[in-house]
Amino acid sequence: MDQDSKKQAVADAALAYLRPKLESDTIVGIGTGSTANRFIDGLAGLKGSIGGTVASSEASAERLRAHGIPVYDLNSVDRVAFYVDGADEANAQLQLIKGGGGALTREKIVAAAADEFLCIADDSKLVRTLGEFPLPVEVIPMARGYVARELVRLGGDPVYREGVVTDNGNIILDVYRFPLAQPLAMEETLNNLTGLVCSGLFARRPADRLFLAGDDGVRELEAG
Ligand SMILES: O=C[C@H](O)[C@H](O)[C@H](O)COP(=O)(O)O
Repeated sequence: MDQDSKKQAVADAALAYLRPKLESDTIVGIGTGSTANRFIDGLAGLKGSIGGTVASSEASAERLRAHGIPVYDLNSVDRVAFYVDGADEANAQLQLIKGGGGALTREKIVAAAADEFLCIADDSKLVRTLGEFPLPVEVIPMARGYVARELVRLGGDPVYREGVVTDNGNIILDVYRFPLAQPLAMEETLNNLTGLVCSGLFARRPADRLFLAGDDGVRELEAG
């Protein structure tokens, strides 16, 4: 299976998992990226069976609306039953690195608000230890130099993602060679860095279920 077919296969698997659980008032949180896009396209066939969606980026909101799928502001919904999104890396505990597409902050917010987080990815994303993929962090523009120096102090090698402004008006630093053997502790350390809005490390809120596509088909991994 090529990578595109794998993305399609996990999107289909997530839809098949959700279909019997959806009710007319169910709100589904929607991630960002090429795998999430496959899910959005498939969700179009179920748009009459759900209450609507909350999107983690302007790009996903636009794609959802183009399909005629209702998109709500997170503040206007009481409950997000599911959040479905891709990842850049996942470990066996279903802790993730996300943000390759720059949408990490809103993704983390919608994931935090959701009852159940379904991650969809191809098997190249499953790693023993997180950190081969450079960790994206969203930073307030005026804090760029300060935060970069702090990240170096923590053992990383931050690189400014040129020309990228997030949906929140901030910049992204991609941190190479970051020591992520203790993801929870590092996420907490990053959360305490002034000027750093959000890291792409999803350790405190890992996925609940990972649909992983390989050459032999899709398998499901559960947290814990
Ligand atoms: O900001 C982007 C997101 O975290 C994506 O979920 C992640 O980069 C994976 O994207 P893709 O499905 O395109 O590999």
